[in-house]
Amino acid sequence: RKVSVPELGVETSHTDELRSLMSHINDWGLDTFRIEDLSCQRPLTAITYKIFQERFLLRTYAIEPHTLISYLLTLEDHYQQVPYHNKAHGADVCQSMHVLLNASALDGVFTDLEIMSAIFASAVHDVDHPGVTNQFLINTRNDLAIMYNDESVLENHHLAVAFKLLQADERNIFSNLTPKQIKTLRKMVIDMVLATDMSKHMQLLADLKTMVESKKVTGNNIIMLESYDDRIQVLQNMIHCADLSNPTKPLDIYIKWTDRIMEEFWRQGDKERDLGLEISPMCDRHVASVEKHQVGFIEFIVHPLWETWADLVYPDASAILETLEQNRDWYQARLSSPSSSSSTTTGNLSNSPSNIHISSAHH
Ligand SMILES: COc1ccc(C2=NN(C(C)C)C(=O)[C@@H]3CC=CC[C@H]23)cc1C#CC(=O)NCc1ccccc1
Ligand SMILES: [Mg+2]
Ligand SMILES: [Zn+2]
Repeated sequence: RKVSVPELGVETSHTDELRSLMSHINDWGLDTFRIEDLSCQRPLTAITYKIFQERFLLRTYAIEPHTLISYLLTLEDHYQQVPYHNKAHGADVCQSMHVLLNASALDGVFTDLEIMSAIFASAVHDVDHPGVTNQFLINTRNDLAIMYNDESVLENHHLAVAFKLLQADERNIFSNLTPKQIKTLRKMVIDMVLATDMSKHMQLLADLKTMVESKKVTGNNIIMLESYDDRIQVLQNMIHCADLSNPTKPLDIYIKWTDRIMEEFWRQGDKERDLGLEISPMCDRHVASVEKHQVGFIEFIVHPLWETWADLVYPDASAILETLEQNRDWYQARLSSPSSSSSTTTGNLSNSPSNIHISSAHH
């Protein structure tokens, strides 16, 4: 039974504009916010559908277009309306992962199944995120923390929701995979999404550094990955890089992501204040320490990871690392220049970060 689907996977009156934006699906810095608007609030469906087509995954795995659309629309509807960890973030990490997979140092390294697993894992990696941290769920004895015994609570939940949605026949995009392929895909998706738990960051980075030191490449500088452990380690670091890619994007896009995560952190802080709990770091909206934290986030977490990734795939991620360092310098400059100190110390400025950024726009 032929079921027709819209050309771009979503119903929109901005078809021409959306089509032309989608032609940049392979570019770093694609404006996910514009795609959110042009796709009529369906960025995750539009972006993931385009990537599956771009990589011929529907043909390779005999996936019906309407089944893929049905899964993606339902997945997208299960992302919560929270400031940061919403469907736009899922779409952004998915598209970032797609670009990272195109590194020439990884040319021909991963199989179609591994690539589909990576794209799928990225699209689902934060589904049904409640906009609070694992620690908050543990501290408030949330049902999710009880369910997952305080271990990677959110990440386990994202995985369970993603796979549950596959159980309906009209959404089962993997119905034509062999049992062995499904087993392999499921294991890789679980390993990748669990790796997005920030509590695994230091171990992931340490292992990546070890791999870079002992990097083996072919004649034309293609990385050689023999074991499953090596292959999944690279994919885990890749989804982790995609999840921490906001500071490596064009500054105007990066600032929008920062505004969103801050609002999400501050709403958690509001809940902690109301519950009489200690307010978590970065979560107190009455403490305007944006720049200091943002530089700390880049200095101690994002830059060390991206510097190591850029080593692994040298020279493919050099331009990305360059943008990250420019953005870090921009934030650093705001820390020292007199105008920013006035905006962060005077209480009268409302703490919304956009005000702070506007003041910098005068420079
Ligand atoms: C785009 O900015 C970000 C984007 C994401 C995150 C994440 N943080 N964490 C951990 C490190 C706390 C997560 O576990 C999240 C879940 C998984 C991956 C990373 C996520 C932090 C920032 C930031 C900042 C940052 O310091 N702004 C300055 C700031 C100042 C005051 C108030 C809030 C923020
Ligand atoms: Mg997450
Ligand atoms: Zn995420």
